[in-house]
Amino acid sequence: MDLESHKNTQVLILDFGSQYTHLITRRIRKLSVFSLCISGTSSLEAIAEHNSRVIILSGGPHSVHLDGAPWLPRGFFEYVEENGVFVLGICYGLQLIVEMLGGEVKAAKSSEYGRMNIGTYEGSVLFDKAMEQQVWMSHGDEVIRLPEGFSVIGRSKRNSIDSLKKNEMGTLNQNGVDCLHENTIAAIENPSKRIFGLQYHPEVTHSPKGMETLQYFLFEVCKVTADWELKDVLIDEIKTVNNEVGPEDHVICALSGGVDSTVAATIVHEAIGDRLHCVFVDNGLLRFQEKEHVMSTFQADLHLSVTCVDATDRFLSKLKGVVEPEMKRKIIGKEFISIFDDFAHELEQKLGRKPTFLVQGTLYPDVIESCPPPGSGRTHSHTIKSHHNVGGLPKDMKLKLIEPLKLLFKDEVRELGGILHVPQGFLKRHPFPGPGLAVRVIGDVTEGNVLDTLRQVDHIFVEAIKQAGIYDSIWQAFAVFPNIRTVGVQGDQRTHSHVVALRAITSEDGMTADWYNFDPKFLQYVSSKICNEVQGVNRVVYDITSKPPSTVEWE
Ligand SMILES: Nc1ncnc2c1ncn2[C@@H]1O[C@H](COP(=O)(O)OP(=O)(O)OP(=O)(O)O)[C@@H](O)[C@H]1O
Ligand SMILES: O=c1[nH]c(=O)c2[nH+]cn([C@@H]3O[C@H](COP(=O)(O)O)[C@@H](O)[C@H]3O)c2[nH]1
Ligand SMILES: NC(=O)CC[C@H](N)C(=O)O
Ligand SMILES: [Mg+2]
Repeated sequence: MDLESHKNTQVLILDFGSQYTHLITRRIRKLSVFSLCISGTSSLEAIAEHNSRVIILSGGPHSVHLDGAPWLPRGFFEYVEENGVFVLGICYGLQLIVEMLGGEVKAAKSSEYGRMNIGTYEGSVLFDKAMEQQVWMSHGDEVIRLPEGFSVIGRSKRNSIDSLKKNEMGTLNQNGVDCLHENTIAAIENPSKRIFGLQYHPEVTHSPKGMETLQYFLFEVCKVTADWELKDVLIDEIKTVNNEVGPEDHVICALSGGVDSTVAATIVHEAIGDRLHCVFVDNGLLRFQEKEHVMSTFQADLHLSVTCVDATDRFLSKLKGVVEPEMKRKIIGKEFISIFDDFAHELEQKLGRKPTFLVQGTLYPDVIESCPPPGSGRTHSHTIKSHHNVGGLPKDMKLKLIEPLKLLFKDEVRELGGILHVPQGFLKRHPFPGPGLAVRVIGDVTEGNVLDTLRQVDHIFVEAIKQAGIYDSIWQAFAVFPNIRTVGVQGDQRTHSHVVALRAITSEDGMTADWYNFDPKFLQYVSSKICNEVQGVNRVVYDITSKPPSTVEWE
């Protein structure tokens, strides 16, 4: 499906740069309601084009009362009123509603970050009953005066929840004055205008009742219908590819052996059959025996035509002496495209017609975390790193992109692969980044035999995980070469050798992650196997950082 021009976006999310915006989209799609996210400062026409029943305003890093804060387009509130659209502001979104409609927001005396308790009021439309619940907060500003027509329907509990007595709430509801100032406004509503606001983040799992609230809001308050299924993507996407690609056109697919490109290739193959030509690139940055393994499983399990291009020298010569992570990523992205152009040229000699399209297995998180392309809706957040297939692409690229999974998350892609009968061996594979070991060796990847050392360590670690039967409970596991020497003692001799790091994470979509809690005996076994078998390594460390604050890959 061309998700971006999908006209049945029941829930449109306007993004103001929160790190959690993608989660709102995911949560709502999980409820079988199609949702899409566009920039918070989109024009009114761009917003209206989606004809959505509900618009959610995300959180964001800005302060609504300071200059330069992103604002909704002029006429937004008139548009929603005239069209009967429901609006829910989350955090910055709530503050924006208040500020734009004549209320007041200011920097709070004390911020609320992390777990908080709130009390919700009886008789509100958004919360059907009064209760105390735990929520996740992340704000430094607070609402001190409500716009006309709004009432407070929940407050955070800084002191004792007993101070939130029902009769005191009643007074607040009517005049909107903050007489219980130690208890920040946590939720507001103006049901006759269909506008609601939550100061906390219902989309994160640390707000245990958040999903329930979103569900109640969508189905009971907004009367949205659950009419979206993942398999719709498949049908629409096949249609889109058929419309875009002419009946004589040939298409190249960059196939890595990973989940995303395998599913993307399978979708395009359904649409255009043998006019799809897959290319697998050995960039010299692959894992132990990866080329052999991937090529043999392609042949055995997938009925696709795949050509393997050995481009080790091309990549490694360009990476010589390069240590800056973003530079590595850009060089690799550019080289991939140059190889695809060459492959298109070779096919032209063979077929008498040049392929004009390139299929990539790009996912929504790749887009979110790379340079935000226009229209992606990520105009207010920071670039974390350039994924080789998005931010790392050269500007003068000749091939046109087909990215059927561009707005999907990994678990959605795995589910889609299941519908397409892609073998489980492909679907369960841990993700492996296109820039490969280059983002796992800190510093110059061409120095000495760092790549080989890393391959051996990684192989020992991942094989041990498979043998222990825990591969499927881990989202991704790999080794890193930090390029640091430490002193050791091996066979009574002093050594000054390398330290290697192991990383294993659990995650839903790679956007946030936690480190995997191995049995210490497992770590002990892997550590001694690595030091005994891999020359030049005398120390093994385990990375115990979540994302955030770290990212999954070290570069
Ligand atoms: N070695 C490779 N040869 C050809 N294309 C590649 C290679 N590595 C990556 N790509 C392209 O870059 C895209 C993004 O890579 P990415 O690693 O995110 O996805 P994937 O490899 O398909 O799946 P996974 O995330 O499970 O590894 C791939 O979908 C594929 O189109
Ligand atoms: O194809 C890719 N090209 C890239 O440039 C790239 N960078 C990171 N990753 C993978 O994305 C997920 C999140 O990783 P980070 O937290 O390091 O951004 C993890 O699964 C990473 O392995 C990439 N995949
Ligand atoms: N998470 C948010 O949306 C924060 C909103 C605003 N920046 C604040 O600190 O209050
Ligand atoms: Mg990959």
